[in-house]
Amino acid sequence: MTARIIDGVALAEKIKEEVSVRTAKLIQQGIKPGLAVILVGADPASQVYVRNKAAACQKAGLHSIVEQYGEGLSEADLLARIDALNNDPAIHGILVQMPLPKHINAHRVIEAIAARKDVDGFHVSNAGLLMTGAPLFIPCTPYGVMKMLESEQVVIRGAVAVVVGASNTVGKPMALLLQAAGATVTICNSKTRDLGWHTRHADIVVIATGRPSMITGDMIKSGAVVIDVGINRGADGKLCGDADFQSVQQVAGALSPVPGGVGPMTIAMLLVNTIEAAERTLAK
Ligand SMILES: Nc1nc(=O)c2c([nH]1)NC[C@@H]1CN(c3ccc(C(=O)N[C@@H](CCC(=O)O)C(=O)O)cc3)C=[N+]21
Repeated sequence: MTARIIDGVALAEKIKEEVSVRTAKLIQQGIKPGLAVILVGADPASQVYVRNKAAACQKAGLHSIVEQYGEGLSEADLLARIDALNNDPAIHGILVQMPLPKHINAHRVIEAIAARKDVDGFHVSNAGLLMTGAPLFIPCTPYGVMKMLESEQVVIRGAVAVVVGASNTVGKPMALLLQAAGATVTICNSKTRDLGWHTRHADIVVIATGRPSMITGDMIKSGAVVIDVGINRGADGKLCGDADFQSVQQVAGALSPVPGGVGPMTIAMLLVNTIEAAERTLAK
């Protein structure tokens, strides 16, 4: 078998077109949806993502600002900026690019963002709302993965799903979303004993460990759907995921590539969350 390659770029384009339509409607009603992205430090990969986010906003007609600060920015100064953006009516979504420098407490920073503007869905109150089945913002990456599964018409109800990686940003919300959709979910991690035993039983495997070639074809059930959330930069400078593409492709029924899979979907869902935040201000 050769896996279908799930085209995240094409699906993201479709979603961003829908965002453009909703943006135009909002603008007619006097609201220009606005996203603020804060970047602290000069990590080159972060700069690329932030630039991609800003470009996607511009293209969809959203107002976007990028605030870039040096590595030495104090936590107090960052919290003061967040406070200002919380109170800025032109800004509906706030994203603080992770990771932050060591001297800044990321948890405190996330909690400082107003939950109604937390388009990443990282705030504890948004995590709690997702866990209890009444989400306000679904974290962009797992939200994008659900859209990819939907577009592939993957049956989630009754399926066995394995999520490899248990981060607050991807693995944990991913598991909750799959579970809410009716899957039986196992959360594994890079230390799981006999990881292949778990993944070989899965109809759906989502990998988010940050370790290249962590999952190989022999660990995948024939016909399973494999979603690769990893982004690793090889010594050759090329991006690769956490799955060994060559071997998984020969066994899986569908596989998301890196690049061109989950990454573009993450950005599309960020725009969806921002537009939803803006639409909510109208409803009141
Ligand atoms: N508060 C916060 N929210 C985030 O959503 C967040 C974050 N911090 N920190 C970093 C990660 C990573 N992330 C990506 C988004 C898009 C691509 C993406 O578009 N990737 C392209 C390739 C881009 C390239 O060429 O480097 C692709 O996979 O095809 C990748 C990674 C969002 N993150």
